[in-house]
Amino acid sequence: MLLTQRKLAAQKNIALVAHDHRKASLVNWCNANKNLLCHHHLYGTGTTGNLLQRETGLAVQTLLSGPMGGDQQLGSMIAQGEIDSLIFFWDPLNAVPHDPDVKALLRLATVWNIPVATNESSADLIISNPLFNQTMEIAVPDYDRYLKDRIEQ
Ligand SMILES: O=C(CO)COP(=O)(O)O
Repeated sequence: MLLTQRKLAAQKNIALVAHDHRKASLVNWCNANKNLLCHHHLYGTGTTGNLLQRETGLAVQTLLSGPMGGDQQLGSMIAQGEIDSLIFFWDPLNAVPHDPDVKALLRLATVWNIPVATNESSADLIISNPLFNQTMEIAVPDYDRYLKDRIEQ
């Protein structure tokens, strides 16, 4: 796959998601990092986003609840370059009914090469990196080229 560069603005679009048993951890992490997170645009799946607003006071644009399509909405936003980083405290110890959607979200985050954290320590590394508050470039699939190659076969 040929790659191109995508510029992430200093003020980033950050998706915040947690499964039920991990929600308290994400709330704690967001409270601990409120002073940094408040400079960015925050998005969350329905329950997570509403909880975060209530428990941290941060402004979070909420999507549908995960099992009702929220993971898919975020995946779509990632594919369209509308999300710059995904903080997703998923639950490795309990099954969820929408596991295919969870996989799809993580897959698209990987395809489009956005920084992803799935636990506190990786989220700490992301948020403590100076690039979190600066413009940065990431390599992403060159979609125009991909499509051109496919239709010219
Ligand atoms: O299920 C989720 C992620 O897979 C999160 O959804 P909620 O934030 O609505 O709980």
